[in-house]
Amino acid sequence: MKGHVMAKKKMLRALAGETLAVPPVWMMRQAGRYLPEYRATREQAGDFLSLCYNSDLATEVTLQPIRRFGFDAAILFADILLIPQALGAELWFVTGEGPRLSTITTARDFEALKPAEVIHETLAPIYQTLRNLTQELPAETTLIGFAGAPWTVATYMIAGRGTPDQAPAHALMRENRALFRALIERLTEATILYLSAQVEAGAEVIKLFDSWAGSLKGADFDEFALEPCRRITAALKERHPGIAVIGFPREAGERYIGFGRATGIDCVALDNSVSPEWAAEHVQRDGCVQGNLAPSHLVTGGSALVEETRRIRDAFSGGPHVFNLGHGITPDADPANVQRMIDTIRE
Ligand SMILES: Cc1c2[nH]c(c1CCC(=O)O)Cc1[nH]c(c(CCC(=O)O)c1C)Cc1[nH]c(c(CCC(=O)O)c1C)Cc1[nH]c(c(C)c1CCC(=O)O)C2
Repeated sequence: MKGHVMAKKKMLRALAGETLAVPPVWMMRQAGRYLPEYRATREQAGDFLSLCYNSDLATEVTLQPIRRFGFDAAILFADILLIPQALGAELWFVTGEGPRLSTITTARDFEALKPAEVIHETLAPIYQTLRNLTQELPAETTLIGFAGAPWTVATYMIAGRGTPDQAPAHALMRENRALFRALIERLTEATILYLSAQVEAGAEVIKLFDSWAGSLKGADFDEFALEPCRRITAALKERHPGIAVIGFPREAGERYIGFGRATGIDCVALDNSVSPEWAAEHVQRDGCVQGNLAPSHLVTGGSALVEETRRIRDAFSGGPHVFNLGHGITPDADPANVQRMIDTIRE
């Protein structure tokens, strides 16, 4: 496009606050097991972590859903648990069950962690994946980098695995608040360094996944979900003026209200437990929102998929909106339903 003024990408326009006739669309976990081409590349890589650290194959799986569906944004293929690994925690994935980590429950466990500054040694291949993608993505596709928010990552580090109610993390927060705070602080520092390096490698938007924010209430939500998001956003914007940040305090419920203003993020991502009409009135009034189709519609399809897609598109049509799911697409989703969702958004 040399010699021409390139029109700003659709995703970046929405994040800058523009109301578009057709919203940009992408999906959480869009590179994943519901796609046969992902399963083939994953097989080639061996296991999931090997795929994350193989820049060529991670680039390939990031591109697969873009080729197939023409999404407006590509999200880096990696995982939120690479940060604990880069800090020295052991990490492995048990097939059919999910992640396992060495646990952090005592001051000794915490002191064995590495300082935030050394994470780049482990995470260099992730930055290479982003550099590859800047060369290979279509000109109109926005490149998203990401990290887990400190609270969500801490819940896995403390329990050593995913937990339905994050009880071990809540217990440590009550029983040894100083240790818990130190862990959140280390993760906040590491996340700033990690995301900053992602922007330098070519990420145009950053998303912070706080998947378990909904289990924090009252002052704990302020201290451990809102404040880390605010600090990370401020640090990124200071280092990289103009970088857009999407926050996802999943299942925050009424705490979605004002979250964008309080943290300085550019877009609040919504899960599907809130209605789009409610969110349009209470959250989108402050700026861009992303969401929030229930992933189950991509399994069941039919007229309900089309009706819900239209409902969400129409509810958010009065302001800036990025169409997405309320959570990651599941392995049993039908790719034909993804195409139907996109056709409905763009009809
Ligand atoms: C909690 C969490 C994790 N990872 C992530 C979160 C936060 C968002 C959420 O709540 O889903 C985020 C994540 N995980 C992955 C991405 C890549 C980008 C994307 O496509 O959105 C992102 C942004 C790839 C992945 N991360 C994982 C897969 C499946 C790996 C495989 O191929 O077997 C993918 C594509 C594995 C993973 N990684 C994690 C779990 C719990 C699991 C196992 C669950 C499962 O098997 O689906 C930790």
